[in-house]
Parts: sequence; structure tokens; C-alpha cells
Amino acid sequence: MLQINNLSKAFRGKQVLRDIRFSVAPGEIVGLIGMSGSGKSTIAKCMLGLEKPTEGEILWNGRSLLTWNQKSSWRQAIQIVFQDPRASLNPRWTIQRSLAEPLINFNMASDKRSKWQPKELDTRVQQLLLEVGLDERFMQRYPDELSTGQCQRVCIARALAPGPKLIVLDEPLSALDVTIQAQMLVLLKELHATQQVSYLFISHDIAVVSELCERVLVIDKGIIVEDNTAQGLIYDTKHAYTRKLLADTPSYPNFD
Ligand SMILES: Nc1ncnc2c1ncn2[C@@H]1O[C@H](COP(=O)(O)OP(=O)(O)OP(=O)(O)O)[C@@H](O)[C@H]1O
Repeated sequence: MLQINNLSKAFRGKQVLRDIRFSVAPGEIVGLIGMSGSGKSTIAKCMLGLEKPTEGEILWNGRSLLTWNQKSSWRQAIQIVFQDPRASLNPRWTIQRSLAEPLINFNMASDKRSKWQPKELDTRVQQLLLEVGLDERFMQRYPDELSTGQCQRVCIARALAPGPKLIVLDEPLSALDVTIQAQMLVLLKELHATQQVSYLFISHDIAVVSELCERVLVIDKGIIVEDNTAQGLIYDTKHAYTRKLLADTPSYPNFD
């Protein structure tokens, strides 16, 4: 589904990604882990067309994302959830409007030839809220009336709205306290089971990544140094940098 080949990126001569290669298969949950500044977000930005790679290609079902029209179907197929949910929501928009916008933009109406009927749109927004554990009372609220965890649930609902095949989750739990992180992990697992969506889960937290991901890529200074299963990452560590990440992980909570 997603295939990244030989991806490199330099900012003003400073090389931040070197020869990145990996793929994400349909339904797969792939973790991308590394310390701050290792290049994780730059990979995500290249995938979403927010940064232009210096070299390499990003293929979606065999077609290059770099030459594809911005409005074409990959914009719908790949969605992103950022670290700071409040900064990702328009503070002047109700939650209803934030969730209705992608439904309208990507023309997700059941009858694609006609526009959304207001009632049908509200029903779909309610469904999206329910899918992330919120109810219809949130529709008329503004982001500053919600907790950070609730805002992140709204951001996840917004990412789900266009019916994506892959969601890039860029440090989505970092702004949340540990109890809320555990609830969000449960939600992400449930959504993965019900929505037939793949995740690229970006984090610096090896505990969270190993809890959610089947496969984990470890990135150090712009180079992928390890591609392992979540179990293998902990019990059969292949690279010294991964061992350092593990050593730096404080005794983490058990999310079961
Ligand atoms: N627009 C930019 N211009 C110049 N340098 C940049 C730019 N964006 C990122 N960088 C640099 O690229 C490197 C990788 O940054 P990136 O944000 O991808 O790392 P990261 O692993 O996501 O870090 P974090 O976990 O702190 O978000 C860093 O050294 C950063 O300073």
C-alpha cells in the first residue's frame, strides 16, 4: 500500500533523512521510534506533501505521491493526527463544524452526486463522535470547553471522517497524562479492529509503541537502524541505539 524508497531530505545542506525505506501494508500498525530530532516528523511531512524530499520516492499503491495531484485520492487515503490536539483544532469552530468540514471537502455524502443534507451531515458527525467515545452533546462545544484528551478524540474522529486507509499518528499521546494515554491506546486498538485502517504511529516512547504496534522502525539521526517486531525490539534488540532507547525508558505503566 505505502512504499517509501531511498527517501532523503536535507534542510539548507543539513541532511536530516538518509535513504529511508519501509512499507506499510493494509491493516498494519507500524511504529516509528527515535529520539527528538531524529527525523520522524520529517518523514510524516514528506508523506503528506508538506515537505519535498531531496531524493527518493513515496508510492501509494504503486503511484508516486510526489507527482500526484494534491487533490487526488491519496489526500483522502492518508490522514494525520498531530501531537497537540488544541493547536490542531480551530478554536472558533464548534466540534460539529470541525468534523463536518472533511466530510464536505472530501464529498463523503452517501449520494456522491448531491450535497450533504444538513440532517444527514449531523447524523454522520454524531456517528464519528460515538466512534471515538464522545456523544452528541459535544457537537455544539468549542475546543476550549473540552479536555486535551477529548480534543485528541475529536482530532482522531476528524482523521477518520474521509475514510482513510492509513492514519499517521505523530506523537498523539505525548500531550496526555498516563491514565488518558492508556484510554487512548484502547481506543486506537478498537478503531483499528473496526475501521480497517493502518497506522504509522510515531513516538519517542518505546513502551507505548510496543503496546500498540506489530512492527517497529527505529530511526537514529535520519537513518532507520532497526526494523523489528515489537517483541523482537525488547527481547531480541538488534541495534545499540535501540538498547539505549530501552535503557532510557523509565519503568512504564502496564497498559493491560
Ligand atoms: N523546516 C526545517 N528547517 C530546518 N531544519 C528542520 C526543519 N524541520 C526539521 N528540521 C530539522 O530536522 C531534524 C529532524 O526534525 P524532526 O522534527 O523530523 O525530528 P523528530 O524526530 O520528529 O523530533 P521530535 O520528536 O522532537 O518531534 C531536526 O534536526 C530539526 O531541527
